[in-house]
Amino acid sequence: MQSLPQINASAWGGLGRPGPAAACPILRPPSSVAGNNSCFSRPQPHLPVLPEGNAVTKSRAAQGSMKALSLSRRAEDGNGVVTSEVPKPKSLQPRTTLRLGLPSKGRMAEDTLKLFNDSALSIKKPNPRQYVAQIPQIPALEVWFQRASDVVRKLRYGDIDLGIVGYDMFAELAEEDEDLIVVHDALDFGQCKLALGVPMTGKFAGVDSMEALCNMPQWTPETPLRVVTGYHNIAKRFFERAGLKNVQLMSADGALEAAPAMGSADIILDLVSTGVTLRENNLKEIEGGTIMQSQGILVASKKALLDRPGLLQIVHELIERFDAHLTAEQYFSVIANMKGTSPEDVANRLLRVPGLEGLQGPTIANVYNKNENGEAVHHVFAATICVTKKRIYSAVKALQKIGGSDVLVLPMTYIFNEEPVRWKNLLNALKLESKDVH
Ligand SMILES: Nc1ncnc2c1ncn2[C@@H]1O[C@H](COP(=O)(O)OP(=O)(O)OP(=O)(O)O)[C@@H](O)[C@H]1O
Ligand SMILES: O=P(O)(O)OC[C@H]1O[C@H](OP(=O)(O)OP(=O)(O)O)[C@H](O)[C@@H]1O
Repeated sequence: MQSLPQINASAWGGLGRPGPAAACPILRPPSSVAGNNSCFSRPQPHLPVLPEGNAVTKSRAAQGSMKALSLSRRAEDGNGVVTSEVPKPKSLQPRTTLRLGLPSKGRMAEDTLKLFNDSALSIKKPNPRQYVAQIPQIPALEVWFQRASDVVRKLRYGDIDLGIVGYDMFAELAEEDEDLIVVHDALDFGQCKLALGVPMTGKFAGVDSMEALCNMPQWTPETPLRVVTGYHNIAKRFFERAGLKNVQLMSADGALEAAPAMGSADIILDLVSTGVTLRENNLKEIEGGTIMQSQGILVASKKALLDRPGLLQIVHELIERFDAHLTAEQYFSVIANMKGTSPEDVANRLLRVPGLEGLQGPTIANVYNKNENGEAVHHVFAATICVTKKRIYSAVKALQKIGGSDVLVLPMTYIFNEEPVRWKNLLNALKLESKDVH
């Protein structure tokens, strides 16, 4: 997954109403900054830190906003506008519980629960209105249900130690937070991409690429390209990299696809999955207009992994269980009876056909039937192989061609490998060795 370069927030003019991930404080008047809690929950890691005790800090303190101010660092963007940022705690919160944040609603919530269920982990929620749950198989871990964007925020603030979110959300809200690490980058749900949606008609009729969009003469400081999106941080980095300066980012809480037709924006930047919503609203994708692919990921706080006893072992178990399930999902187990002079003879026939070699070669077993005296005698061989689901039909045909009969195709539940690559990568990133994890 790509990591996009940073952009100086001051290069951006005229931001609209902030969305879930908007750079909310940038163009707000100083008087609205310290008193607005929503701003405190939207860190701006790109902004420089001002020296303590600037005029705004003092005046807000005098108005009794001391508590909020003591939570904030002062920062100023290139326009001289003061903003605020919630500092990350320097040390871990003093708690003994280990916490995992999961999306509480929407498509991510359902898919996440399914993943746990498929990985033989049951999530027990005492009642639907409660936000905390338990996993009986991992009693040391508390589950906290949160909105997807809050999962990322709470990870950043140390309220939770692990979380499942879409990569898009992580990239928008936390990719530059060095404490956070993607532990599993492909949970195989929530697949979508973040892409520009450009009107099919009007002045955009012939615009089919980013290059063409950037070269349109219309975009000036007075008439910037108006982009409605909930992904302001990603959008800023993207347009900066594309070299398009005259852009105005705007926000909406939903139905972004309607904005160009309503005239409130020129184009949109939003998630696309099937592409139906874009099409139904007369919008198109353009070449170079896809910013990233996304799917569900498991994220962790490095600090928590290193310092909270038992957390790394839990992450190890989660990676193993998820990977065992996700790998098995891609395969069928196939068993076929085969005539032959020996196990090697049958194995040779299978190994010669691409797609019939199984994971590490076929297993060949004896199949017995009864003779006239009722005694078991060797009859044929049974070959067992794993076949990718995508190629199941061609594999069965190939098996039959080399003498396979009575072909059984069975679902696989788990494939546990020795040590998942993702676990090894995590240990490397944390500069740990397996022996360090008890
Ligand atoms: N059309 C889609 N197809 C597949 N995945 C999607 C799609 N739309 C969103 N997602 C994934 O689901 C995540 C959550 O999206 P969803 O729309 O359920 O929540 P949200 O509206 O952003 O959250 P909330 O309403 O809690 O603020 C997104 O961050 C993305 O990773
Ligand atoms: O390419 P498609 O398959 O049509 O999916 C894309 C749509 O899905 C998401 O919206 P969602 O359905 O989650 O509704 P929302 O606008 O309330 O977020 C996204 O914001 C797009 O509008």
